Amino acid sequence: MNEFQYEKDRLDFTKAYMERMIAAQESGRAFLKERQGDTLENLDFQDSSLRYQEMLSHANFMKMSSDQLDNLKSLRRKPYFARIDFHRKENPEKEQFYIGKVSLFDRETQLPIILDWRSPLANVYYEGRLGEVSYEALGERYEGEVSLKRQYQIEEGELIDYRDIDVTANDDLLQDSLSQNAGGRLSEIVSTIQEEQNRVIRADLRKPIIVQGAAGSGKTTIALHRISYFLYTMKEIFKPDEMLILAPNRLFIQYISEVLPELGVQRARQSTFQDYAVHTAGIKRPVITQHDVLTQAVEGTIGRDGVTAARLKGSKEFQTIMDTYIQSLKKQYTINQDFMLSEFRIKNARAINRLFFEEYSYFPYEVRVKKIKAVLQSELRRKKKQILEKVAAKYDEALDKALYGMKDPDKRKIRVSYLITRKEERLAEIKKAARTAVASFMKQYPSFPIERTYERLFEEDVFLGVHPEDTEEWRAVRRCSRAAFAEGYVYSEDLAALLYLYTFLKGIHPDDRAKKVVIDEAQDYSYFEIYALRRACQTDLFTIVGDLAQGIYQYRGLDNWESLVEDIFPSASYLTLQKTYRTTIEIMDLANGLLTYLPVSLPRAEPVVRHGSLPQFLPLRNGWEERVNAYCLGLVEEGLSSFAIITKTMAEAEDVQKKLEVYGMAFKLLREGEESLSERMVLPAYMAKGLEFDAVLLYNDRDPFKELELDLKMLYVAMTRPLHRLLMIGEEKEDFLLHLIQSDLFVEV
Ligand SMILES: Nc1ncnc2c1ncn2[C@@H]1O[C@H](COP(=O)(O)OP(=O)(O)OP(=O)(O)O)[C@@H](O)[C@H]1O
Repeated sequence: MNEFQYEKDRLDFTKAYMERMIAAQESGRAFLKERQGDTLENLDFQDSSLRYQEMLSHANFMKMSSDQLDNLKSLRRKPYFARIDFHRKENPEKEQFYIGKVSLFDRETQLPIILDWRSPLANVYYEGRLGEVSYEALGERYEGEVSLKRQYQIEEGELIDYRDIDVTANDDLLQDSLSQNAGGRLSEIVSTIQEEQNRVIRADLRKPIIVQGAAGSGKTTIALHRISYFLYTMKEIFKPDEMLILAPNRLFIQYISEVLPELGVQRARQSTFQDYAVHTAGIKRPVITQHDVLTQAVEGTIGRDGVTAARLKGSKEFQTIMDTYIQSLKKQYTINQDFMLSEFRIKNARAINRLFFEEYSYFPYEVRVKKIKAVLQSELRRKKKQILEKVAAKYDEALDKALYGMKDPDKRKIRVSYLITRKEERLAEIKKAARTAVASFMKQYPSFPIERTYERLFEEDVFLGVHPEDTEEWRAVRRCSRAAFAEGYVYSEDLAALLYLYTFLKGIHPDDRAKKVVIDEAQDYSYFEIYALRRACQTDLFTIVGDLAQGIYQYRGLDNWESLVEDIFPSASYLTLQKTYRTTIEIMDLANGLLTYLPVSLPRAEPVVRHGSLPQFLPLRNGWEERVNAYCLGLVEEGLSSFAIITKTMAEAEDVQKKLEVYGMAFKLLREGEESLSERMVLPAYMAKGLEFDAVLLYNDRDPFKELELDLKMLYVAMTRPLHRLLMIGEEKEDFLLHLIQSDLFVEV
């Protein structure tokens, strides 16, 4: 039998097996549904818990089978994408393994019909060349030889072609996948994961990792695949909703949302840092976003104080100031009075302080206070009885003395009646005092509402109390912060400190404490934001991906990764992704031209071999709208569908959107907070971060990009968004800094 027929038969067998499984599952589900109906009908309100449990376990079973069923159904059109032939050392024969998105086992033999891409053995496919290999599974090392690696082109369940490969790089499958259109959403890439990417996905899961990757190197994609791999490998320990993905904005969350179910991680939580901090720390005041500050920085309308405040509030120095401030708050929890019930001591102040400062030192302050309250309540309960008995005994003794010791009957009567009344009064007094003793004692403890407490730090006396060296910079921070607080706002740069304060004072609710955190576009985070997140979540399991060349919040973001490794994640692995997959060689060469002018020295991104047309420059002259229209129509004819007009500022975006609308071209203007993507958008560069489009039209008509760090980075971000085409529309070529770039890397049209 020829090889193609063999593979075709294998695919037919797999499909037939899957259909049988699906049918079995479906009839199983129908049967279960019926049974559950039965159970529900027969379930009366006071029925035995056994029945109830039976119903619950049916529901669980149904849920599992529905997940399995969905997986199976989604595999129908492409059950697997690759095969390896592996000869394990101790086995007499070599085996064939077909690798797909999820595994499928033969029910009788338990042998894999399809091997999950995340399984240890599948790593052999991504990692090595043909020949001797080894892999680890469940702590054991296996050795053997890979004699074949085969990729399949399967469309709608039909085998079109297959190809044997050695290294996974530059393979046809990758080329095919890259030449496809964006469609405006991120997609899964399990069949074409490259070696350097695979290393990131499978890097030690028990350690944090920091990845510096060029624009389009797959950082976002790879970070999500790593979560999928993490959940697969650690499914016994971690649940999807314990994962937290932090994205730069809500639009971006929308952009990645479609790929999550494909990777089986749809239940991972997704948020922006701002939303997470506001929700977790219960911040009520409106937030002046980092976009607002950036817009002011881009438009040059921000005062110097604003930039200084944004920078310093993200610094390690500010974290130290917050630490000292928090320590000073802690001191206010020292108690000077003993806990008394009437004149009886229940617990002395020293013992209570020891609980707070020593035994409960691992807990947030307010949690410690609650725990102390519980201790006092229980001690009071215990001792109250003894005290009442003691008081009663004292009066009883006095009564005895009066009854048997006093001779004068009148005096005795007065004395006895006095003692009886007094005894009752005293007991009643003590009982009454016991009811409020704990509550009134606890009033000694201070209460620190988060926002107000933070605000107090910026009052001169308080600030100088924790940071005596007063400089003009810190005075600027205080001025700027007080001005915002006076108007009822906080800056997004305050959120790290607020979250930090909340962590120490109140403690993060377990539901908000993610066990694994993925930070995308991490270069835009400040040192303190990442530090505060690490403290809030109390985990080291961070996957941090970013590109310093795209750090457009450079006045407050990170300008190196070393500080994170040194101070926050000492056990982190640092990895880089150099190859870029998104765009063509021609576009990447142009964008790379800008990197030379950046103050950070970063390696140039290496585009994988995919050519396209040269980036074009269109002068902004009469009739440009018509030419843009013709350009877009041309792209549509070529089959491209997602276009973005990227500007420097929001004002410019609004303007060009109107101009084109008048001309009859509909582009949707993307505003801050916008959540829905569309095929044709106008947006400023800072909002385009992380996104990609088939074609990008860079537009500039008022404020040219200058040879400044911020402008260079924004331009770099904008130029690296397209998959296929880049057109720059402006008054002069210089407006896009093209005079800095080799002239044969673009054409004027
Ligand atoms: N191995 C791969 N196979 C196929 N496509 C890939 C591969 N790696 C990355 N891509 C594609 O390259 C594009 C860029 O990926 P992604 O957006 O994850 O990169 P990024 O590094 O986060 O980019 P940026 O920093 O510019 O936002 C996506 O379209 C992604 O599907």
